[in-house]
Amino acid sequence: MHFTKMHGLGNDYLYYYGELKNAAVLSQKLSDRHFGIGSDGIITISPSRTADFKMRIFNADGSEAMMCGNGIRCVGKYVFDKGYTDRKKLIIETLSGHRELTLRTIGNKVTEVTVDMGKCIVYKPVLLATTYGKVMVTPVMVGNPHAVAFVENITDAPMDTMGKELEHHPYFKNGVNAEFVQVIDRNTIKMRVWERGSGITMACGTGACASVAAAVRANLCDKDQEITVCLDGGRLNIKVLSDGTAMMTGPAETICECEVEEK
Ligand SMILES: N[C@H](CCC[C@H](N)C(=O)O)C(=O)O
Repeated sequence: MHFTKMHGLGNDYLYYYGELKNAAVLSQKLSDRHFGIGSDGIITISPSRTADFKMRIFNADGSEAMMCGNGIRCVGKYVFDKGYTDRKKLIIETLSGHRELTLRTIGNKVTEVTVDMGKCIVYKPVLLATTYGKVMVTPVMVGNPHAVAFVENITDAPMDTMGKELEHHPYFKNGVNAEFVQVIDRNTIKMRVWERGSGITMACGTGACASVAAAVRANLCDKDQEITVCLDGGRLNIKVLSDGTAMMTGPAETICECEVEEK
């Protein structure tokens, strides 16, 4: 079974062209960083009846998610670099709807992708009780669920305690991705994330959009402006428009090709 390991700012997935009937189990197995290849999950790419291609994403715990920001940029790179298309404007079908990609290349390889991530739905902030104390979060839907908490200093963000507990907090019946955000200025934030189904990752594209949308709603950042989101794995540029649409621009990289023995 052939996989291509790719990453967006260190948020790494195993990409497979075609449908995988046992994707959930395979994601659990192959994501293991010792007994598997090591990744934050699996992403499958296949033809679509309604778009150029279709993607599905499975977290490291085998759960299927609706959307993946870093992943969809790599999907654009995958289909262009491997010759499935020569177009630089693509529509990708996801479980949370169609997303439009604009690919940028150097030579015949994609290096950077801009994605119309659709509308971010920002809800009223809510004070949640956790084992580690109360925390005010702003729920944001970016096709998948996020809980954004603003902190004074990102280096003190309680990732392994509060972040881990928020993932399965009863307030979010389907679980949630938890982001901790330090606002640097009106055009710059720092963000760390505990992802639903994968734990702490180096970056989260949908989470970066959710974080900017929450900061704009709180009047901490400016809408219609490029906001730099500084993540463990690098920087994303996010612009949230007046209608709530988030535009995300960032890199996509291929690490290696992998052959997995079918047992
Ligand atoms: N863990 C997420 C899916 C991956 C999202 C993230 N890796 C991104 O880049 O958006 C969820 O369960 O909703």
